[in-house]
Amino acid sequence: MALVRQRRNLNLRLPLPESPDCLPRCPLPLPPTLLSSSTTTITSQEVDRLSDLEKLKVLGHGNSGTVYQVRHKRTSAIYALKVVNGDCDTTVRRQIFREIEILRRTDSPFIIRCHGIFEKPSENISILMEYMDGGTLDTLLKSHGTLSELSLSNIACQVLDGLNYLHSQKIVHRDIKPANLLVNQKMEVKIADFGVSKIMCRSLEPCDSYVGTCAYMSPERFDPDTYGLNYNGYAADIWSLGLTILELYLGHFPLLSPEQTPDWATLMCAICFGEPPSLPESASEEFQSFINCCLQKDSSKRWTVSQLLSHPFISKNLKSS
Ligand SMILES: Nc1ncnc2c1ncn2[C@@H]1O[C@H](COP(=O)(O)OP(=O)(O)OP(=O)(O)O)[C@@H](O)[C@H]1O
Repeated sequence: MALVRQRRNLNLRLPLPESPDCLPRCPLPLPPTLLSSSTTTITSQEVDRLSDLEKLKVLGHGNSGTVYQVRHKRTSAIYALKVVNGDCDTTVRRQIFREIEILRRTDSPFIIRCHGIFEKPSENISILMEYMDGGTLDTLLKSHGTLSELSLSNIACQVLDGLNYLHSQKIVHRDIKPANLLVNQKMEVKIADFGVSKIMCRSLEPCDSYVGTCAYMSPERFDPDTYGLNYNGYAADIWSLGLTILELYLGHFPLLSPEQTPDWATLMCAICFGEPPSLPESASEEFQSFINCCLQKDSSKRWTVSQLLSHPFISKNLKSS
């Protein structure tokens, strides 16, 4: 059990490459305020100053900063506020600018909503987001245990809707995993954490850098020659979704047995040389097929978002709701 817990806490995120050779082929323009000397950006009508917010508690810590639950003093509305230290290193800075750029572009009920960005030169950067009172799917798994097929069909459908939106905007998330999917009491699921995402400039542009959490990376990200015919990055999000849903059903990271150490080399071997993980026979045929369609090692055989949205595991649930 301790091993399982340790595995769930895997921090196998690979840093963004530092070398200029590895920089995105289409570097994101910095958000205007981060280039200019202006002090504060407001995207919300409601909250126009950081001092209007009262910190209630810490919701969590990430690589880039701390997330607080905050209350708007005048309206009592509750938000989540991510605060990133202004002195952060170049990698973190690049991740946070990327996250801000994508949050500004996105507008979907399946993507975490940004209500404002506050920054001053050489001071902390704060991102005001909608508050998700259920935390992440990772914490939900730890507190409530594994999820039923029906719940997973519902979750998979919402994540697919979110990915459908992102992919239509030419955004590849590149770090789909339980810890990056936020949930609320209504069981609404929203995709968060765009620090390693990429905006594709051309539809078939390769997306080949080692960023994200390697445990959830698809085979073609390690070995594009074998598994990535026409590799364009979008299919990698589907692999990560398949692993995520499987983990939420099994209650542990699916690719390793409890005896294996979850280091980079072991994971890479399991992903590239092992059989793709599958469900036990007790799972329904539709569910088995859905996981199988997501976890095709050859990225050209893996189903796309729109195909998966019509898969019986998803559409059956949609009809009954
Ligand atoms: N909008 C939100 N609503 C509720 N809780 C949130 C929200 N955003 C983040 N959190 C909580 O704060 C934690 C830290 O989030 P954060 O995005 O900083 O870190 P992370 O997901 O580990 O990403 P990274 O390390 O890449 O920055 C999350 O794991 C989650 O528990």
